[in-house]
Amino acid sequence: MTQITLPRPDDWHLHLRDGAMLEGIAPESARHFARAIIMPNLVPPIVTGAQAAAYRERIITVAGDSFTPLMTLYLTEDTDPADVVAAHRDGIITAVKLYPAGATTNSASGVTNFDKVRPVLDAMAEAGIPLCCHGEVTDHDIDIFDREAVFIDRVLDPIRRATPGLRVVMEHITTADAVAYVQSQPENLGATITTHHLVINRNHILVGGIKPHYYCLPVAKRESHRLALVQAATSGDARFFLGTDSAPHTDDAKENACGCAGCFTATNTLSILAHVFDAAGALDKLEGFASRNGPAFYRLPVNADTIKLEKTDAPVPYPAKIDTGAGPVTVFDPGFPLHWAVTQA
Ligand SMILES: NC(=O)N[C@@H](CC(=O)O)C(=O)O
Ligand SMILES: [Zn+2]
Ligand SMILES: [Zn+2]
Repeated sequence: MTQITLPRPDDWHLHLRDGAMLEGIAPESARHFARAIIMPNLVPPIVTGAQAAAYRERIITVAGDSFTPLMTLYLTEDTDPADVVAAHRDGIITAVKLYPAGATTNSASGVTNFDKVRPVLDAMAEAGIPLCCHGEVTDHDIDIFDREAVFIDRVLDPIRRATPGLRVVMEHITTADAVAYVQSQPENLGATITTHHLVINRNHILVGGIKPHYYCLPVAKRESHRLALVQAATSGDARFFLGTDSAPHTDDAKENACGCAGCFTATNTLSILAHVFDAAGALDKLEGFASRNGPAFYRLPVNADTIKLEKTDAPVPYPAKIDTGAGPVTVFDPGFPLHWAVTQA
């Protein structure tokens, strides 16, 4: 196959930030994607329906009408169940995001005592509002490479047993353990997989010198886990769908003695995904992963317009950096030339 036409894809996990960064990077997503689940981990975080509505307006101003931001609320121990339900009923929010306190970038206001958010989770189950999870424990005695697997046993499975009607998305899964857990559960559990976790393993970060632009959370694991992710993404199982977790940080924040976590993949994600699916002999599964499975989980229509990718002899050019008013942001380098170009979007 040398060309493929898909319903316009959506990104079910995206960081757009705010201010000059938002202005600089929003077009990178709006060019190819119709909708995205917008992460609420601003500083300070988006915790109320009113804040989500205002943030949505700021995004639409920059990204234009053809891109629909699907907003989320950042779950804290003080979140008011009534505000969540009202924001969802009024069409302001699509989901709620759980960050274990301290797990990742801008997560200080996240949850420590999961019993305290039980009333919110119960109200969400009742109203059919999905919970998106950053699935890592933060206990100091748990090795960073084990934090996702331990989260499933200690946090996620107990939450889902306590509130069985809750619809949950395990975000940016990185392990064979997460793949197996999702496969073992009913349809009310889904998982997003990022572009970069389909491409890199932990050697890419650490061998031959530390590569700050490959550092993200959850951190990439060993190769067997990456292969499990590729298998899940290309399997056709509708519980797995694209959430790029494209997470821009300026180069000075990444190339730093204490570098920020996050890979910026919005610009070249579709070319990379086509490469990965082509290499796996599964180009026919890209449509499900990028365009159909996410809407099915979120109970939204598949986009009516289309996007076309074509295989090219010459490598597809893309900028090494996006210059934003906040500073330059390095675009994820998959480490191989890309030969799938988006030719109609
Ligand atoms: N993925 C990351 O490494 N970073 C994200 C936060 C997140 O999604 O955990 C960010 O906001 O920069
Ligand atoms: Zn996260
Ligand atoms: Zn993220």
